[in-house]
Amino acid sequence: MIRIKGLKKTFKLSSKQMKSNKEKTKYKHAVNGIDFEVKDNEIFGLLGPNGAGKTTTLRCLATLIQPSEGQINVNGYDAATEGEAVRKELAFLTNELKMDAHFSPDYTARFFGRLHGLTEKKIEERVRHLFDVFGITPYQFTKIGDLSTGMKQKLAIAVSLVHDPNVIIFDEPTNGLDIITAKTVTDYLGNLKAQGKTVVVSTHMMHVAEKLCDRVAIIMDGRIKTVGTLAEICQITGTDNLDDAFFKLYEETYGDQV
Ligand SMILES: Nc1ncnc2c1ncn2[C@@H]1O[C@H](COP(=O)(O)OP(=O)(O)OP(=O)(O)O)[C@@H](O)[C@H]1O
Repeated sequence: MIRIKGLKKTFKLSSKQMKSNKEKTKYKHAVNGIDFEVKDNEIFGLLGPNGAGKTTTLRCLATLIQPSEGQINVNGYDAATEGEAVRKELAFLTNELKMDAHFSPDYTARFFGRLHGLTEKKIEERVRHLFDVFGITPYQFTKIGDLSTGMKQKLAIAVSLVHDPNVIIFDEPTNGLDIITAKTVTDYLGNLKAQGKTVVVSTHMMHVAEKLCDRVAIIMDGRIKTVGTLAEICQITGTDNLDDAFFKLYEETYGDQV
């Protein structure tokens, strides 16, 4: 269970950043007062355009950065005061995790298992399971540098999940993945939900939110514009599909600055 209340994150920009981001002020309110809850057994999506504040929200949730304001609670642990307990509960997944090219998948996954303090028996069980799910077993002793991009991405995901976390946070789960790998990943997220886990994903792709998520928060300009099931979002926005709901909210937020 995740509870986020009044989350704000403001970045101080350098003059170079102000210029390249075309910002007029020194402070960027990346996230500007966000509240939401995610239950166990649920896949919750943060859907928004580029720069809306999705990654910043997820990075605060994963305790990778400190919020400027607000409270985050993960399975009863406060992210500000019990960061280590929060980190034990969760996995922050991104397809961009870098791994040492000289090591094998087997070595890398076991190394991370030990880092999480798992017993050798548990490591064996988890590595077998995850390598089977993601089709890594035939390549378990191949140097990571010699693996295909898709296989490296699947390995990054398997490694992030080695400690069997209760909460899975996934920034853009299918970005950069080929269609088969993307399906393996989304099917597995469904599987995690069925095991009672809490899953939060960010995406800017409507069909990912539509297919994968039980509830979605549409986030724009650092704020949640609406939250609910697809049916609820359509009802609130007076539309009959997520695309139309999204574009209606986009126009309301950004006007004609497309
Ligand atoms: N470290 C940082 N320093 C300055 N500005 C930042 C920083 N991180 C994010 N921002 C700005 O905050 C805003 C929100 O960024 P964020 O990455 O959270 O958006 P996003 O919804 O994940 O977008 P995308 O889909 O493009 O990844 C953007 O305007 C971004 O430029």
